[in-house]
Amino acid sequence: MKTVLTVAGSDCSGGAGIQADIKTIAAHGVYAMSAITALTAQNTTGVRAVMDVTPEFLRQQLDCIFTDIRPDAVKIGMVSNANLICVIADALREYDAPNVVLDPVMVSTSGSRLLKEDAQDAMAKRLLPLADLITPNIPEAQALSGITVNTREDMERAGRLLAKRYGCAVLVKGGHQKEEANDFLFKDKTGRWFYGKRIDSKNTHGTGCTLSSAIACNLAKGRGLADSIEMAKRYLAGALASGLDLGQGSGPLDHGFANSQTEFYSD
Ligand SMILES: Nc1ncnc2c1ncn2[C@@H]1O[C@H](COP(=O)(O)OP(=O)(O)OP(=O)(O)O)[C@@H](O)[C@H]1O
Ligand SMILES: Cc1ncc(COP(=O)(O)O)c(N)n1
Repeated sequence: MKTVLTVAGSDCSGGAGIQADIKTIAAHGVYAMSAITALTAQNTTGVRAVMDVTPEFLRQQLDCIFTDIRPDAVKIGMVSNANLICVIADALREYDAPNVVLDPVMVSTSGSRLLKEDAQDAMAKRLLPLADLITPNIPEAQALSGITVNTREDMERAGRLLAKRYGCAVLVKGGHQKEEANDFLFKDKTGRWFYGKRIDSKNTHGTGCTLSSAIACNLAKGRGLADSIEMAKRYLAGALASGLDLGQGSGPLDHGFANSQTEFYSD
């Protein structure tokens, strides 16, 4: 069985972060492991509190994982402070982690900052250069590149600039566009668009977490990057289109929409 590690924050309401990642990884038939960077008290309406783990405790989690069950891919999500970022960077290097997919989570859908302002620099300097793929949304691409991103051409320019600056592949996600859900990949000096039909739903909590975890699963299975993104976008569209409607705000996706072996359980 292939294995994927998610290094991210816990979302107690289950829609984003570690919980979304583990549901996604399990739905892909891959063994999920987690190193938790922070506990958040949040739900579909917003984030109430964040409690970071200590750097020492994060390091212990990473050591336990890498010295025992080696991950075939690593997904990194919310990491809110510079000390934790440095711990992850050191461990990725020391253990020569494969297939690192980094979602540079900065602000939640509900508008709360999940990355401290002074930690953005540490993320850019220490973590981004270690990633194989980074998956910024439009505001994150703008913050990291310094380019104002409105149009498709802006997404292409930001992707190209970030790929050159950090030496990794870059997927600029277009979920924040009004009419489309198209994402732009720039890798090895070549750009490519992944087109997605926009699904009309307010329940988009955790789309970024889900997409990056699904990509990590596909890479862990040995698929190429473009294939991995294509399949992950299809999985995300299915989880969004299934129409789950929970909570009073921006609700979660149905990560198990494709589970078909119902002989093991019943409603
Ligand atoms: N309404 C939608 N219909 C179809 N695809 C969508 C929709 N919203 C987002 N996506 C897709 O979901 C993925 C995540 O994109 P998005 O830009 O929303 O990331 P994000 O802002 O990091 O997510 P999050 O809401 O978890 O922070 C992308 O592939 C995007 O194209
Ligand atoms: C622990 C954690 N990680 C990531 C997100 C971003 O997801 P979203 O933008 O959908 O709120 C979140 N809200 N919480």
